[in-house]
Amino acid sequence: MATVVIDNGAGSVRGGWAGEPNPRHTMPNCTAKIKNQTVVLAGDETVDAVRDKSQLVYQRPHDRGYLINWENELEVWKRMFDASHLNVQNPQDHALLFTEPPFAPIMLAETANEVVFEELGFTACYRCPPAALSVYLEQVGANSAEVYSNALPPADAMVVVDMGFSFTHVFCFYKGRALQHATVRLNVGGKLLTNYLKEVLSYRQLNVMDEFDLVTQAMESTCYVAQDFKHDMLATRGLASPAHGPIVREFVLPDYKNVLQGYVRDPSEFTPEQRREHMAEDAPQSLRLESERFAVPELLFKPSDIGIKQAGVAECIVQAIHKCPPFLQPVLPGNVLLTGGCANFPGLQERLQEELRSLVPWYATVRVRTPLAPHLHAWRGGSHFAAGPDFTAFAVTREEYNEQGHRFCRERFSDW
Ligand SMILES: Nc1ncnc2c1ncn2[C@@H]1O[C@H](COP(=O)(O)OP(=O)(O)OP(=O)(O)O)[C@@H](O)[C@H]1O
Repeated sequence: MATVVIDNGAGSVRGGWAGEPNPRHTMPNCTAKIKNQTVVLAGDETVDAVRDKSQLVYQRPHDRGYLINWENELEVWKRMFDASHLNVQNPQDHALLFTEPPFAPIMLAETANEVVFEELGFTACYRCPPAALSVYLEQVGANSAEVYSNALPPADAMVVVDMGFSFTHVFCFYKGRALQHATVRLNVGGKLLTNYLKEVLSYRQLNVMDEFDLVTQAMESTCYVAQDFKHDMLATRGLASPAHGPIVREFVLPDYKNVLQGYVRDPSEFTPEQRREHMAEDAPQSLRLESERFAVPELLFKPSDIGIKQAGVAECIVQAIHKCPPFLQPVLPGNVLLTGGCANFPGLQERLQEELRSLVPWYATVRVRTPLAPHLHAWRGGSHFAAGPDFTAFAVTREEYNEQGHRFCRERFSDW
């Protein structure tokens, strides 16, 4: 019986089969309606249906990180399970592993059980937060060159920082199990960062408030984490020499006639001819990104910059470590793993390493690591987990659910 593995993120869904190295399909976890039309598009249909994304009105199944709209989610899953994707014709013939945010309210968890066992009818199911699957991947020795550029032997104590779409969570694990009371949540994720960039750009340059996808693309392709925020700020004003070449970047906006996709260019590398084209009246519109490039990801370190009364990610890691038993506290900073899409920001790992170093005792080793594809780490862990005997031991079967109900599921699924 093949097991379907779904990393059901608030931003995107990754789906595939247990035992495979990578998810087969990744699609936005949303539905959308084209303005003034009634057709509902789901998942990857929203990517290709119209060129101009500002014509779409999106609806997401997740709100503040939690899955609250199953009707909407099923539209996306239906797409993922259809013949052109995973081709899950009859869920009764399969087991399901999927991810959910940690500490979901009981009502939401019970709805998820009903949908999976009663509505879809999967034979067995297990669900847990993505970080637990990332740790599984570490424990089974996924330190292969495919996953890391700097492989290390698996360690017993580990901190996982999952930087996703809705939030950043810090988890502490010991021997593969989460110390759940030591979980810390930071209300900053990719969605907030994109929204912040959207506001800054709309205030300073061009109204892009309806262009979430374009601004996300601009953020992913230009933003980085500054190693020294003040220095980079001075460099944008020409008062210091930039550490890594010119800071200014231009994100050329699509006009859907000549330019179909937004792209980045470095104005300092313009040839005279390109400069002339750039000044021409009919040149495509572009967004100029300077301090925004590093001020946006800086919110992960200083959420108070926009009034979020929370500590930055480095302090959150220290807070989580302080909630662990004393014998683990000196070793946890030596094994910090960054996962989730926002862990792709260049410079993040180095900056976090520096900040953590200054926050933990001198005798503690500090080592922060990022897999080569941090956004795929959880799915890959899930694929390993679902293909092995551990899945059978942890999963709840449909019979067990029918006989013992939600309480049984709660006991099993809270053990990660
Ligand atoms: N190369 C990149 N640089 C910076 N940010 C990125 C990059 N790639 C993806 N992201 C951001 O990561 C976020 C999505 O991360 P991820 O896919 O881990 O979240 P998710 O699984 O959909 O949601 P969650 O884990 O919160 O439920 C998005 O906001 C996206 O903009």
